[in-house]
Amino acid sequence: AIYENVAELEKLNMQFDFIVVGGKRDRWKRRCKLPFGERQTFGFSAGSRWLVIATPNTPWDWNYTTTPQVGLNGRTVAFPRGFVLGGSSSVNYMVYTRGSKEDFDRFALIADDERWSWDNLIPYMKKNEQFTQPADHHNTTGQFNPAVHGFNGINSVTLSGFPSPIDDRVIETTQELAEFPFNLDMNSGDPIGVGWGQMTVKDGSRSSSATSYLAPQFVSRPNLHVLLHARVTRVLPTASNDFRTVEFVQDLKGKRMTLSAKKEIVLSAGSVGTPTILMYSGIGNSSALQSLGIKPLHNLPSVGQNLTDHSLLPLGWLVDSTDTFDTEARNTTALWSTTRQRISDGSGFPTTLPYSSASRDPSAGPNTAHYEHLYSNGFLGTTPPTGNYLGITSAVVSPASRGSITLNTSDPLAPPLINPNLLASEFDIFIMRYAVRSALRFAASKPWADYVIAPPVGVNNTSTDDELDDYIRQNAGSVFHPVGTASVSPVGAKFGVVDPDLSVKGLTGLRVVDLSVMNRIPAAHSQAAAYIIGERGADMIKETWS
Ligand SMILES: Cc1cc2nc3c(=O)[nH]c(=O)nc-3n(C[C@H](O)[C@H](O)[C@H](O)COP(=O)(O)OP(=O)(O)OC[C@H]3O[C@@H](n4cnc5c(N)ncnc54)[C@H](O)[C@@H]3O)c2cc1C
Repeated sequence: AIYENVAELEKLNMQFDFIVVGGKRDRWKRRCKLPFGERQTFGFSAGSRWLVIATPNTPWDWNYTTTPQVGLNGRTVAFPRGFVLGGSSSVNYMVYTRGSKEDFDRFALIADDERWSWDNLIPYMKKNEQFTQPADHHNTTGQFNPAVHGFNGINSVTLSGFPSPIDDRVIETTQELAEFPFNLDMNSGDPIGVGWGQMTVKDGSRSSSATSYLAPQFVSRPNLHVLLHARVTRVLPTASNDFRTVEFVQDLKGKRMTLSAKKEIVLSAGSVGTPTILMYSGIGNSSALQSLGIKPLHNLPSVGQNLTDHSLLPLGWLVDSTDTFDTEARNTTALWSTTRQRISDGSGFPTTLPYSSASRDPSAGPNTAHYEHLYSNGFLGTTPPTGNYLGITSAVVSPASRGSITLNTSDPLAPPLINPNLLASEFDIFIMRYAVRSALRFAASKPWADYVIAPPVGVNNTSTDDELDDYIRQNAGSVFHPVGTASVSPVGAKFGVVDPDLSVKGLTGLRVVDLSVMNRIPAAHSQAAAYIIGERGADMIKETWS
């Protein structure tokens, strides 16, 4: 059931086995709701009860802003996070991309745990996914590869059900330029190329963790209790090095309350929320916490470090058409298809360029993209007052830059300092520059000759590196894919925040199950990875308590 006020819960006089912080997914909630026999199969006691704590659901955004970004000429940029049941999956752009096989194999390598390899995660991808017909029920043959998808999962993924006037030209470009090979399915583990976009949509509506994992049939289960409007301030020790209590408020000026779990607290508050809660709880870099007046309880210097995000630059080419979304509500995100590209195939970059050594390449391997293009039938940035546009938005998807989430006060209701350090590394600006030039080549190719009228203002074929860099640093922002602030590392490692089973290092009763655990960012939009971690983490919890 869903509760607005903790008093309603207190009346039930219940004890909870698990408390999940962050209104999100998850499979494990389903399991404990299965009929008694099956529940026994999964090893939960008949009395298992679950509580999901969610933030207030209006307004829908935490309204964060980054710190001044060195790589963006000192600008600060918006850093939205979903302030709603379903978290950012309820507010995101719905693009569904998993990343490369190499992305997850590297994750497993760094974690020193094969459970995180691509091959071992495929069952969880399929468990999450319910590939459905697009809204217009068009023939999808040749637009995706059914063999790599799940059809019986819970979260709907589909192809666009709304044909776009630029579709044919994009596909034609894949036949025209070797730089943009056609890729039947970018979710096969081998994402390089241009193909049809997939998105988390069902029958034309958003499919999020709230509409899927927290759908009425699951929320109505008798042992799942969802408390809304509950902001967790800290996790508290129940005994030395054992954290099974959450402290929270329902009113920013109200009293702090606590709830304890018999088995575990699961932090699913995301790459900003999770490290913030840990640090306010005294779990982090002890000397930094002490200097803020926070009593250090457990020294884990990696908490909040290694923040990694994708940077993004929308560009618009003026076109000879009125049939674009610019003329409608200008915030539509009619993403059509995407391309992921490497600078060169196989062996790294041209040797005349800096960062030519493969060992300095931050991408996960030769089949992992450095950058992405999003083609849209309209400009994805702030639309100019007049004109219709072909949008090509570039993103650096294997960045070298690293930032951090830190605190500057001991008040757990204060926002953290968010520094994704976008485009701080020379490597990342080099990739963004390359991606922009690649977009110029794309739009200058034959299929666009009778369509594109002019290149983006400020960016063209004769732009020098310095001019492009200036333009990029002045106009780029974030794709809102933060990961890595509570990273997985091997058992016994001196770095990292959680062990490969996602339990917080050196503590009992506390696990992290969200994107903050990804030690490297996948070269993809991040929600698929969040679902994969949710599904895999759920089984790890089950394994612990069977
Ligand atoms: C505007 C936007 C567009 C995006 N577009 C795409 C896209 O097209 N495709 C894609 O794949 N990805 C996209 N993403 C990213 C994707 O949605 C996220 O990577 C994913 O949802 C992260 O999941 P998470 O569970 O780690 O964190 P989140 O989804 O952020 O969930 C964290 C939850 O915890 C709650 N929480 C945080 N702190 C507390 C606290 N102290 N107490 C209680 N609750 C708390 C939050 O309110 C939220 O409900 C987008 C993100 C944004 C913001």
